[in-house]
Parts: sequence; structure tokens; C-alpha cells
Amino acid sequence: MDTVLDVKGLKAYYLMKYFGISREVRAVDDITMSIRRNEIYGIAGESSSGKTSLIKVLAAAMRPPLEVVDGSVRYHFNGEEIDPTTASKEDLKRIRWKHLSYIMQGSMSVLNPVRRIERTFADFAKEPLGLSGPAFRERVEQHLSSLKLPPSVLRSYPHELSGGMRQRVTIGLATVCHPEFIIADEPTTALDVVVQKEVLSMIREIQQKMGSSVVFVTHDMSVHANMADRIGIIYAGRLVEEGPTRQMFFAPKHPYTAHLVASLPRIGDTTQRPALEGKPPNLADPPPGCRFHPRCPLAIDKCRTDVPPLETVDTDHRTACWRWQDVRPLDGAPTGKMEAQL
Ligand SMILES: Nc1ncnc2c1ncn2[C@@H]1O[C@H](COP(=O)(O)OP(=O)(O)OP(=O)(O)O)[C@@H](O)[C@H]1O
Repeated sequence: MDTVLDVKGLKAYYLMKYFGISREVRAVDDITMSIRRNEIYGIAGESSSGKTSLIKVLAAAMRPPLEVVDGSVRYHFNGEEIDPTTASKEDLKRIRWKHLSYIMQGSMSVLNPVRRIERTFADFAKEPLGLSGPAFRERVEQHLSSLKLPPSVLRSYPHELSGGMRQRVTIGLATVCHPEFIIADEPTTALDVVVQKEVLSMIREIQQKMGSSVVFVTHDMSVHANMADRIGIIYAGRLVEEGPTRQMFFAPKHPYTAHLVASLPRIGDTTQRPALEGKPPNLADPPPGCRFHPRCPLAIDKCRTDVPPLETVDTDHRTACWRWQDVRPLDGAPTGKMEAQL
């Protein structure tokens, strides 16, 4: 299997000191995963579970107080090994956009408010694309048109565009160099459903054309169902289950995944889904054993004391649950009709 990214035992914590008292938030806590060439890997999990923190480490966008305290992250680009957490500024500049690109949450931060969009494209993409003048402009205009954006946006300032247009411009920036590895954090959440569909199919098209890898974060399981080849579920800073999309939806092996897929809204279905009781744990003081045990309907004594390892339970399918053999799809889990969509 052709692996592009290897993450081993990664721990990244927010290390803070207030009035001499240290506090650490264990946002990413012992994550091991690999991303392959030519796949879309979806990361799901509820708010504050550590998805964005993980993505920031992978995208070389980590800032204090977030720090890697253990483990390793390695990209393999064209035979070259790059650690995004220790790479020099020059190395990062060299790989940014052409090899590794990042679509972050919220579009405004990447667009300079006092620069026209064309200047921002020139700053980001001219050098990596190796084009100039009319050839560069033509390439950018073509790319924008695949995102349903008219060439006139290039003359605009960010504040002159709608939120949806700005988000598409951001996606355009991140994909114009056809990068090998695209990291996207909730890229379509702010868009209306029609535009969301177009943008997602555009990301897939680029991914297929280039054979690139996409790591994609969203809390929206229906987007994962339609986009991801594999899904990783994060709970309280840990990867608790990972597997091929179809298996995750139809045969989940972790009670938390079973809950997530059963809460997926379906067209025409107005039944109330049972909410998961309790709150996610405080990552400054997580519970011992399995972090999900206080909310888990299957929890036994062992779950309260022993951390379950992430073990392989089927082809390509890993779970961290002492009771994975007893996990069953919940009421409301996808069946029949939905299977055709996956
Ligand atoms: N700058 C920061 N300083 C301290 N703690 C932080 C900081 N940013 C995030 N955290 C904490 O780290 C944990 C993980 O947050 P993170 O944003 O990675 O979660 P998330 O799964 O991406 O959530 P969301 O879906 O809401 O974006 C949370 O407990 C959060 O409060």
C-alpha cells in the first residue's frame, strides 16, 4: 500500500501556564494512522474532540500553546521524507501548495483584506506553478470557473464577495497547484447545500485527476458517506475507530461510531433520534480507561480502568473498544436505501 503520511503515537497538547500553575489540554493523545496515496480520509467526531488540533499538526499550522509532546509525523513526497512539525521555513515554503495544502476553517483568515484576489493568487501560486503573465491568468481563470466563479472575482477585494464565494476562492487557492496532499477542515460548512455539493464534487474531481490524498474533517456524517473512502472517528483526543466508509456505516465496531451513524438525518424521516447522554470529557482531566466509558451503554469495569488499544478487527478496520464484538447498529442506523448511495 502506497503510504503518503505516517502518524505514530502522536501526542499534541496545549501547554499553558497561568499565574505559575501549569495546565495541559490533551487535544491529540496517542494517535497512530496512515494516509494512502489516492484516497479521501474523513475525520469525524463531536465538537472539541481534537479534530482541528490534529489537522493543525498535520498541516504544519501548529502554534503555541499547542505543542507536539511525543510521537512522529512523516510525509513521503516523491521519495522525500518531511516532518511538518520540525521542517525548516524554507522546506515548508517549498512543499506548501504544490505538495501540501490546507483549507482551514473560516475563509477570511487566508485572504488578505487589502489585496485583490488576483494578487493573493499570484502570491500563493505563481512560483509553484511556474507560470507567468497570460498563461498564469488563464490557468487561474479556468480553475475558478470549475468552482463556478466568474473571472471578475480576481479584480475583487474579499469584502466585496459573499461568504460562499470567499470560501470557494479559498478552496480555489488551495487546489490550483493540484497538490499531492490536501487537508481540509470543515471546508463546506458555511456553504448552502447546492454550492456544498458542487465544491465537494470539485474536490473529488481534483483528487481523482491528480491521484492526490485528501484528509477531510467534518462533523457532518452525510458528507463523509458521500466523500470518504475511509473514515477515522476521534473521541476525546483519541482515534477510537477507523475503517472503510461502508463498514463504518453498516457494521460499526465502536459504540460511539454506532451512535454517530444512527444520528445521521435522512430525507423524509422525521423521527426523533436518541441523543447521546452526558458530555464529552474535559481534556485537561480525561477519565481513566476508555474515555468514552462514562457515556457508553456497553461499559464494564475493565473499561473504567484499562485503555483499550486500537486493534485490527477486520480487513482495514481498527477499533479501540473492549466490547467491539457486542456492538450492533442502533435504531435509525442506515440500511437498505442508503446502501445504494454508498
Ligand atoms: N488555543 C487553545 N488553547 C487551549 N485549548 C485549546 C485551544 N484550542 C483548542 N483547545 C482545546 O483543545 C481541545 C480540542 O479542540 P479542537 O478545536 O481541536 O476540537 P475540534 O474537534 O476541532 O472541535 P470543533 O469541531 O468545535 O472545531 C478542546 O478541549 C479545546 O477547548
